[in-house]
Amino acid sequence: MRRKIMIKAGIIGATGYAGSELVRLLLGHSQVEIKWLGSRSYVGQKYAGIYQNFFQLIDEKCLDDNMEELARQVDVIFTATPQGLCASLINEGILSQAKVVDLSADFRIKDVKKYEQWYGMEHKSPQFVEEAVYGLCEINREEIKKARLIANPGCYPTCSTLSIYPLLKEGLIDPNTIIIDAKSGTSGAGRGAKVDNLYCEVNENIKAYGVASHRHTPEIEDQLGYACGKEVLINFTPHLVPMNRGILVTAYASLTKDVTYEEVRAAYDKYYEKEQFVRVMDKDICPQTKWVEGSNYVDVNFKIDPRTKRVIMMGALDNVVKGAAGQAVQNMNLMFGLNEAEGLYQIPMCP
Ligand SMILES: NC(=O)C1=CN([C@@H]2O[C@H](COP(=O)(O)OP(=O)(O)OC[C@H]3O[C@@H](n4cnc5c(N)ncnc54)[C@H](OP(=O)(O)O)[C@@H]3O)[C@@H](O)[C@H]2O)C=CC1
Ligand SMILES: CC(=O)N[C@@H](CCC(=O)OP(=O)(O)O)C(=O)O
Repeated sequence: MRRKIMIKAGIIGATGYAGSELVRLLLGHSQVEIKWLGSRSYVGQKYAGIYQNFFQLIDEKCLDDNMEELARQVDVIFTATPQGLCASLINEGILSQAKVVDLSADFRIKDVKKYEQWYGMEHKSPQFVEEAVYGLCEINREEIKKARLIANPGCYPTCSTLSIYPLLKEGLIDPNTIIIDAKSGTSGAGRGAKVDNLYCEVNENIKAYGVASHRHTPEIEDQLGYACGKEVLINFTPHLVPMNRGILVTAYASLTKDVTYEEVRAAYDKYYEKEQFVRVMDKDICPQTKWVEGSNYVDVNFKIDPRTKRVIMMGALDNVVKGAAGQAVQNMNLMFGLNEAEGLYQIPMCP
C-alpha cells in the first residue's frame, strides 16, 4: 500500500552535514515528502552523486536557494545554512506560505545587538526575532506547536541546557558558578574545507577553541537565564576531538544547600520522566557519545561532590541528530501536530 504523504518539505543547505542528516531522517519519515534539495555549489547535480549513501534512494538533482519559490511549493522549509543566510532570505510572504525551521543561529538570540556582537554581522531580519520560537522541544513544546518560525537550538546549547536545566529551575545550584566543559566531534564544524579540520590536525589530538569567546556562550546564558529568572554568566570551553559525531558536556556548579542523590535525581525526573528523548541514566553511569550516536537521544546524569559542595552535570548527544537535524524534525512534528517522535525512532549505534 502506498504511504500517505502529508507534508512537503524543502531543505536549503541539503548538501551540508546537518542538511544531509535531515535528508536521511526525512526519508524515513512516514508523513514527509522531500521536494527540494537546495545547494549553492552543486545546483543541477544529482544529490546521490555527492552522498553515495543515498545511491538508488534519491534520484533528484540539487536545486538553488530560491526560498520564495520554495515557499510556494512546500509546507515546511529547513534552512541548514551558514549563519546569516536565513535572515537574509526570509520575508513575510515566505512565512505566510510555509513554516520555517532554521538550523542556524539567526533567530536564537532575542537581543539583536548581542547577536550582532557575537556573530560579527548585521542581522538582516530583526523584525522576526521576537516571533521566532527557540526550538528546545522539552522546554518550549507548547510555543513550538503554534510557531511559524523555529530557531533550532545549537548543538552545544542543547546538550548544556538540558544537562543543567532541572537543577537551575529547582534552585539547587548557584547560577553564577556554572562552568561548562564541552567536546565535539568534527562534523560539528561542517563539511567545508578548513585547515584546522584536516585529518592530520584533528586525528590523535584534542584542542580547546573559542576559549572565553565562543558564540554559543550567549545562547546558553540566555536559556539558563530563562530557567532561573535572572541573568546568568558562565564559562564555556569547547574542545574539538577526533571523532565524527558526538557532543559530551561536563558542567560544574556550586550547590545552594546540602542535597542527597535522591533529591537531585527527583529534580531530573520531575522534568524528564515523561520525555522520550532525554534519558536520565542510572546512578553512577556517565553518559557516553557512543550510546547516543545516530539517535535523537540526549543522555544526562550527575554526581554530587560533597567535598567541594559542587555537582557535576553530564550530557551526551549526537551533534547532527539531537544537536541539529533530529531536533529540527522533532520541531516539525510538533508544528504539524504529529507524534513528536515520528521519523526519530533510530536506536543508537554501538560500537
Ligand atoms: N554540523 C553540526 O553539527 C551542526 C550544524 N548546525 C548549523 O547548521 C547549519 C549548517 O551547518 P553544517 O551542515 O555543519 O554546514 P556545512 O558547511 O556542512 O553545510 C553548509 C550548507 O549550506 C550551503 N550553503 C553555504 N552557503 C550558501 C549560500 N550562500 N547559499 C545557499 N546555500 C549555502 C552549503 O551548500 P554547498 O554544499 O552547495 O556549498 C551546504 O549545503 C549552520 O548554521 C550550523 O551552525 C547546527 C547544529 C549542529
Ligand atoms: C566542532 C565545531 O566547530 N562546532 C561548531 C558548532 C556547531 C554548529 O554548527 O553550530 P550551531 O550549533 O550554532 O549551529 C562551532 O564550534 O562553531
